[in-house]
Amino acid sequence: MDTHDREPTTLYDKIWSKHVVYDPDPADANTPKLIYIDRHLVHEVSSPQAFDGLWSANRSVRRPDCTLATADHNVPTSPGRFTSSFQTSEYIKEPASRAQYTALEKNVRKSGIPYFSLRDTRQGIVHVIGGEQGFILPGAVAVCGDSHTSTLGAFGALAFGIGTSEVEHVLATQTLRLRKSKNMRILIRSTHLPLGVTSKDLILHIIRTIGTAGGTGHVIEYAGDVVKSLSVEARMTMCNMSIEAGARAGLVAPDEKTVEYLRGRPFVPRVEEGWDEAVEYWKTLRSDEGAKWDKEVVIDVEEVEPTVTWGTSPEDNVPISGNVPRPGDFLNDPSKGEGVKKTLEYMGLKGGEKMVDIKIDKVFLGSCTNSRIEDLRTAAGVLLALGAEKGKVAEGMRAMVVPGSGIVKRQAEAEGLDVIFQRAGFEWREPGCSMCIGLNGDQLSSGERCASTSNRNFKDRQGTGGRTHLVSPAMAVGAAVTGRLVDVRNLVKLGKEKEKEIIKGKMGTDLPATLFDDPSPMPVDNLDEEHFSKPDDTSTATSGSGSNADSRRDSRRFTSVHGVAVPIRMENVDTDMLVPAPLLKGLGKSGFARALFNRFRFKTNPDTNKEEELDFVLNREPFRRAKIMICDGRNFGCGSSREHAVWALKDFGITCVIAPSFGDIFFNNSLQNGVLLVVLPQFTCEELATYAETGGEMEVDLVKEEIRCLGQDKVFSFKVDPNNRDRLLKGLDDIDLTLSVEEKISEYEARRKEGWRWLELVSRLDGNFKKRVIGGSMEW
Ligand SMILES: CC(C)[C@H](C(=O)O)[C@@H](O)C(=O)O
Ligand code: SF4
Repeated sequence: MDTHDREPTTLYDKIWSKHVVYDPDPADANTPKLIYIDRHLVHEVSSPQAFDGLWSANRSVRRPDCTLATADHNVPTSPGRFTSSFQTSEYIKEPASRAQYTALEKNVRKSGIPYFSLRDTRQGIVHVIGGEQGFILPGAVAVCGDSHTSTLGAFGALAFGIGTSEVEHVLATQTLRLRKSKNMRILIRSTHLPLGVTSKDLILHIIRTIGTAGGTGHVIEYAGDVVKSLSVEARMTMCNMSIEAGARAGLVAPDEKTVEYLRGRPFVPRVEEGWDEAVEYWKTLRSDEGAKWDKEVVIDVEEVEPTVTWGTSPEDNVPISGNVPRPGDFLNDPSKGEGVKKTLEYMGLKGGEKMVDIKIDKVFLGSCTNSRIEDLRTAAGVLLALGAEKGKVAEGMRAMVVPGSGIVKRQAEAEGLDVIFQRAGFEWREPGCSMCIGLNGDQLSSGERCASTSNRNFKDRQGTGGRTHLVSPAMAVGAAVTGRLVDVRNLVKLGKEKEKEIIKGKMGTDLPATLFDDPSPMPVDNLDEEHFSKPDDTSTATSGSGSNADSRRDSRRFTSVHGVAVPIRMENVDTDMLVPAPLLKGLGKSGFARALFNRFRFKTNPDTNKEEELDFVLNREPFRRAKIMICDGRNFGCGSSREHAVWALKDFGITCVIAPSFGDIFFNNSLQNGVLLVVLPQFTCEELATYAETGGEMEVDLVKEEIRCLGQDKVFSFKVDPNNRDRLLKGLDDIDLTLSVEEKISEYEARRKEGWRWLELVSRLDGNFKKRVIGGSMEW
């Protein structure tokens, strides 16, 4: 494949252009292109409906060898995975979680996709294992039905989250129909981070600076000497939270650190499989001098302190030396002030309070943001620096460490970190998403306050009424031992020294060669047959994914809608608000009407409580029968990739949403399901929302691209991208469209095999990785 580009281009441009399988309209950069997907990670929450769709259309998985599956969101983190009497039904007690887990096992077995079950040491959070296994390589395009796939951009890959319909598309075709995002660069000035400041603090600071919609529509490249100075794992933490900055993906150009990190990992090519060629190619992966950026932001690192959130959006953060803002600080933006007031009520905080005065009840050290070995070393180093007496979890505090994968856990245990944590009073758990999202029951109780190393502090995210403060691992330890938020900068320095001692003393600083050897046996061969013979009765599987082409087309078609419009007067309506996590556990696409805005519509626990919150607009007449939703705040549908948010809107009866801007993944998910999204300027949305409040009816006509408010002469025009308009009017199925050019995919695959043979060789799951030494030293 040609590596010489004519004019200066960005890293993203380069990766993109090398993956175009088919371009239906080369003259128009805006039309969707068919893009090859090199790597596909799959987990249990976002895949059941995709497999269901695949099977019901009699299709198979095109490239099981380029796909890797594991279960992470629903799995308990309690001990007991590796006992001889293990039974899935005993270990995963919660029926809906078990149903998703067993559905995944059934689907990987049927498709032949490599899979790490929870009895495999290699299991872990999908974004952690993607890097750890060397499954994601520089220059590759990688996807997963999960928003934090952006984590893997740290390897110089184009890695991004997709919805369930797109998961089905990738399973069936190994491609996606994509419109190119814009290029954004975040240049971080200076040479290194100030002492005690980590990449977690830096990314929180960036999100505060650019806002949670700052990267919308863009792929962010992080650049500058500071980024080069960061370890690959620290880069993963930054790229992870690109989605919290609204971006489609975040990436860092690969360098010698990337290559050293990858060397020897299980899925990485061996010398005879093209390692040297691969490295030669990776060296070309950088943005050219003079490349054009659609947006550029410069960050001065001297200003960054350990950073902590105070509110319910990742942008609600301040330096640890700062104070909780007061609603009155936003006099020039009264609606923001009102929002801050509500947030502070939820968070149980007073405006003006010092951050260091905030008391903490629980500490969660884990998640795809900060659960890798370096995170655990830093945290253990801080504990050691505090000494045996002070380095103890505060009285009444519950603190847990949930390693990102079984390999991280194993490595930490080999280094003695588990002993350090447990001696200090931390719980030492099995890997999984755990309290980041609380799907497995690891949750906060109402009113509990948590210092969490995760990435989302949304209302109710870690448990109904739970209060989350996002922090770095070092800050999490500070909170655990003092019982409040605390500035740990001085301790980090001492901790770093201790950390070096631990590692040297135990096993040397290199990646232990034996780490990946002799994992526990692959369970695909000895699965509990009970899963397959007796389908779990909690399964809500329906034929929603379509039993025939006509009904599929009808469910995707949109021409016009006429009816009541419900006004939603909020900014940053994230998909956790649209459908809370506990309601993601179904196996079908229907039955989500109650899930929509569930935590706003129903009191307390969404699983059990039926009592309506009568103040909430969707519970008032005539909005109970709304067909259109009008939001006058930016960034509707940001956050998680859960397509359930769109299924819930549809099930409720809403097929059109109007807002000033939308989250990228939500936008695509809506299109896939025949839900029209109309983008209009904020003042127009405000005008429409004010009209909607009167209960008046409205018509949204996609044919004429017009909105008419009944009884008013005024007509509002809008524009939908012609391609999307055509798809919606005709109810076109992307998979059918793609399969009609199947020969282009085969041609691309043949070229890829020829030019990038190192990308082909990923089928190495013989269950017993041997120590492999790759190449000699490399000239960069
Ligand atoms: C369940 C999954 C679709 C979701 C995501 O896309 O992010 C989850 O990982 C989350 O963090 O909310
Ligand atoms: S953000 Fe949390 S729930 Fe989502 S993948 Fe990461 S660890 Fe899992």
